[in-house]
Amino acid sequence: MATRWGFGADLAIDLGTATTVIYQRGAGVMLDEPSLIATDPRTGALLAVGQDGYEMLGRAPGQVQLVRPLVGGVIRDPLGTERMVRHLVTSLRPSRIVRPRMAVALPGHVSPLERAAVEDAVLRSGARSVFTVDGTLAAAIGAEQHVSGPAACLIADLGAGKTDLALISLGGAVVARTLPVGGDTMDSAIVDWMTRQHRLLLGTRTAEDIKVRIGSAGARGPAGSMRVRGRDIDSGLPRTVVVSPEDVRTALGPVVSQLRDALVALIGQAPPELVGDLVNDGLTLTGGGALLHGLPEYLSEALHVPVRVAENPRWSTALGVGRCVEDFRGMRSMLTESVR
Ligand SMILES: Nc1ncnc2c1ncn2[C@@H]1O[C@H](COP(=O)(O)OP(=O)(O)OP(=O)(O)O)[C@@H](O)[C@H]1O
Repeated sequence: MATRWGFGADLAIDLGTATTVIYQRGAGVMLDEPSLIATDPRTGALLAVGQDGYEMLGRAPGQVQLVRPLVGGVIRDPLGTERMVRHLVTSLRPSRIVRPRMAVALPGHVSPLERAAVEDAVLRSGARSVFTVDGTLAAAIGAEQHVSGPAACLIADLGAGKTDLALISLGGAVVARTLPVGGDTMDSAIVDWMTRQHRLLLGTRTAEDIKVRIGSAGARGPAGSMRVRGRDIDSGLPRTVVVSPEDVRTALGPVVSQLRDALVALIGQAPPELVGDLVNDGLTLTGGGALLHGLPEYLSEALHVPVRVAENPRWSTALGVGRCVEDFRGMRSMLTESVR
């Protein structure tokens, strides 16, 4: 995926809890890797980053420490984040002479300390200068929404560690909320449900696989059951269970309801003029969680507005930040430059 670098090879980064996506100015999305690093706990040496680390998940021996440096969309391991970003950026083979400007999406709720941690990690990974963009605004731009006009744009960005909701008008969020609920919560709900119903312990990778293949919100889900292997809680031995889409829908029900209730509450806080716009313009879903089967139909029925999924929901934020790096001058009202 690497291309030749040179002047203008600026980067847009969506640093996510589960996935890091990097967009290169003039070239588009160049990298999409799990946000994961594997290190040797005895020496601290970096063993693997991204997909190579993901392959080790749940299978790594004691001498390999697997870390997701971000939790809930914010940095929990600053050094790990810096090493991960540096490795991923370097894998694009940037010029050693001209360091790129980098723009990175930030969740709306970050504290000054969390913001500084992101800016530091990106600066140390080789940036000449760092800009930040509000993540929900970026997701809306990447989903081809008109965020600068007076009409309301309601966005739900469903990530792995959190869900950002915002009602945007005139280039800013009029009301916004971050839920500490995302794809990871869905995976945990499946693990918990399997433990309770079948006394079978699953790894989170298997739970995610179940969610992606037969998970759904509401009645419109995929057909067909799935054979799932895990560890019997009583015997400690391997066991296989057949799981139906209805089972998974039941497991995911409370998480999906939480999302619906938060959207109802957010719309309830919005000015009536903007709420009126939603009858036509509706809700746009971005982030990997937007791909859950039946979610648009379920939310449309619950909220009485049309719901659409962005064309490429997993890349919406990176594409939105990418739009900013393509036109730093024209998009300057969306960008905040880090001053060090
Ligand atoms: N087809 C699918 N159905 C349901 N969930 C999916 C599907 N594909 C991906 N996901 C989920 O989307 C989540 C990852 O989405 P995304 O890459 O947008 O998150 P992130 O940006 O890393 O997280 P955050 O925004 O919380 O920092 C994971 O939980 C993944 O399981």
